[in-house]
Amino acid sequence: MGFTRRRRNQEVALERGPMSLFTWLRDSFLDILGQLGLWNKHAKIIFLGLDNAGKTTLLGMLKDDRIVASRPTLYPTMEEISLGNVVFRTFDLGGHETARRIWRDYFPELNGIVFIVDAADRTRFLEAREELDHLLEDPMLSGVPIVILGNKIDIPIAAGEDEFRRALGLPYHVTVSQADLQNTKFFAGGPRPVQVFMVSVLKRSGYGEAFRWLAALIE
Ligand SMILES: Nc1nc2c(ncn2[C@@H]2O[C@H](COP(=O)(O)OP(=O)(O)OP(=O)(O)O)[C@@H](O)[C@H]2O)c(=O)[nH]1
Ligand SMILES: [Mg+2]
Repeated sequence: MGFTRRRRNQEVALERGPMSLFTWLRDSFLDILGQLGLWNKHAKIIFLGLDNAGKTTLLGMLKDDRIVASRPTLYPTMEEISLGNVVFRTFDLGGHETARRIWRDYFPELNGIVFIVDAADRTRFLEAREELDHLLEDPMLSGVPIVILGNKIDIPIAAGEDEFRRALGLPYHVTVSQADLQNTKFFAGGPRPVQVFMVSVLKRSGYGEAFRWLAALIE
């Protein structure tokens, strides 16, 4: 079901009263989880990234189909929503040592990391890469799938995928495609579950595919 239709159904539900509103809420989150491939999953997923990458905006898109008028999230930086049995939490990286300690406490039960980068801000690619490298090197995270979103591709000057991958140190051969996931050999000690997706959260494009990739790795 499209976002517009969902909005119309929300209006109808509001007119019809509490029971109908309840039904709409239930159907609505099942609908969003369905689009993300997560409707039947139990999962904890965290969104990490530098400030201004688009974490809060993405969380808002999952919560509702509106664009949250977001302002920088204030320290300590953590936001959370639950849809069905899936919990999404955001944490900011970069310069927030305490925030890093907080989200590390969350590691043991983690099913996936969504690492968001502003693909239009080349001045911060190096900083983003350093944060990503910390994640990739962390022994506690060795089995946790990592989705890297190159966000804001609606901005004309944004990096294309080849440039983005080079800047982040993620050539094609180190990442795992949806097709690779279908290959059973992958599960027998194959490459690390990391993949890059170029997206525009603002235009609602690209991240559905990214979540479906992640969902394929969650029991
Ligand atoms: N053009 C464009 N702007 C975006 C996109 N996604 C987010 N933004 C904008 O980028 C800015 C930062 O987005 P946030 O969602 O607040 O970023 P954040 O990662 O939560 O940042 P902090 O809370 O500061 O750590 C906002 O002005 C968003 O509207 C996108 O896909 N395209
Ligand atoms: Mg934020």
